[in-house]
Amino acid sequence: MPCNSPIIVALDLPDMAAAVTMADRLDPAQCRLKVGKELFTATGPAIVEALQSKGFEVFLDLKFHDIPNTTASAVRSAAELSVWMVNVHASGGRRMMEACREVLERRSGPRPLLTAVTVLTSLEQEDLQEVGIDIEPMVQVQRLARLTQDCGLDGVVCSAREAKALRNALSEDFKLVTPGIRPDDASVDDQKRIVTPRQAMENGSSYLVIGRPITRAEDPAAAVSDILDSLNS
Ligand SMILES: O=c1ccn([C@@H]2O[C@H](COP(=O)(O)O)[C@@H](O)[C@H]2O)c(=O)[nH]1
Repeated sequence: MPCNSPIIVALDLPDMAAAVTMADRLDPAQCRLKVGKELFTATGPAIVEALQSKGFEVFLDLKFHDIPNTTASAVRSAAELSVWMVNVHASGGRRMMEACREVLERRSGPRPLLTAVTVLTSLEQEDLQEVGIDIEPMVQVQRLARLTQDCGLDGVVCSAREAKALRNALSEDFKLVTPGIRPDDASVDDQKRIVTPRQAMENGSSYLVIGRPITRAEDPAAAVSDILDSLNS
């Protein structure tokens, strides 16, 4: 059954056992799951299959960033795992993103959503300056999001702080996938550009990526329900 919830739980966990135990505490009707670099490096594709067999749609968040041929081939391999979403870094540029879109268009059958990371939510203006980008995150995000839409991808990963501006500038169905989500009482951790779940939805986020506030909660399912309730209150 397709999931209607905007919540994507980031399973930043060390191994198959920890991830499966967490998945068993969650409900595929209430959230999708995100497999990132730590878990995928530890388990390989087996984790994707294990989560799908429990009814979850999986966002494979490996943020590919390489030359066009290498990145497009990685995206094709991800599609072969029947993941719901896969992503690349928008700063890989136009030719890279177009190659990724084209490789998916050439495949028959269902295609994953293809999104591109703009500016990581752990970065703020000083961090950008240090790597030679002398503009505010908002400006860089808008630039990369326009490029991503122009390359025909389905959406971007950005902070919900930028979501309102992007919603006004980009097409209605362009997906805004927003990590850096923190309920009011949650620890900020290493995130910088944070937004509450409710504010993120009000700003126009399509999906809320939430890791530690759920996976480190005493009752992860209750944490998901509380966040969903906060969106409707
Ligand atoms: O800009 C980005 C892109 C990806 N992420 C990922 O989202 C989760 C967030 O986890 P929290 O525990 O809620 O901070 C994590 O897997 C990141 O790799 C991001 O945070 N920012």
